[in-house]
Amino acid sequence: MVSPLILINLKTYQEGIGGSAHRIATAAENVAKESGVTIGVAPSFMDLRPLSTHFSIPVYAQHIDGITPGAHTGYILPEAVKLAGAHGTLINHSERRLTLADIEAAVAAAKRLQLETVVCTNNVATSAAAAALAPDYVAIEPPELIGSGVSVSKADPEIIRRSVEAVRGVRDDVQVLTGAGIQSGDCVKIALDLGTQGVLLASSVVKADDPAAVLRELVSLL
Ligand SMILES: O=C[C@H](O)COP(=O)(O)O
Repeated sequence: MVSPLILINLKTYQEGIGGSAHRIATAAENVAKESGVTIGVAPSFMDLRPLSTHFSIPVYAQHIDGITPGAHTGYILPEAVKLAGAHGTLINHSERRLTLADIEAAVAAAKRLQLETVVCTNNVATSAAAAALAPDYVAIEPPELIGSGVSVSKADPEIIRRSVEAVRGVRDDVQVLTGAGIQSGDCVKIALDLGTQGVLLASSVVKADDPAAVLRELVSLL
């Protein structure tokens, strides 16, 4: 059985580079050590290298483009993310949507570099489609609940259950995460009881005065 994953997406909540990412990563590393739960962070690209150097928790990119080195201006090169020390990457987050062809290319590039892949999806059908690309994780997040403070685990457990079923129907080696409004140990426990392997979250930890306290609550029922 794979250990549950709590993946914190720092999005662009931080003002300036370094400070708040370092604060959240410190909290994540401390709570991961205390609890034995795997806690990862997905900072801005500029923070990948400092975090991967200073912390032992897994660090994820928020996006990659399915390109190879060459003439691509303004793209995120998977090789650069790997060199910056990333353990894995989000792909197709709701706030960074891609076409199916782009998702396939990004997953292929990540696999080539042995970057763990977390493909985000917005409904049951896209979860099944994403699973067919054989990422490590599919992360189902109803867009209307993202950043809402209303937990997907409580407001829409059915989408989690049906996504797990849809992914399992395509491949049994793809793990499922869920996210949107996750804020308590209860939310995490419900998500795991519905067959997921963990949660993808942002605001409850990133906007907290005491991120370590929120993380301790999140892992409290595991
Ligand atoms: O990547 C994280 C998700 O979009 C969830 O964000 P949230 O926890 O602020 O709802």
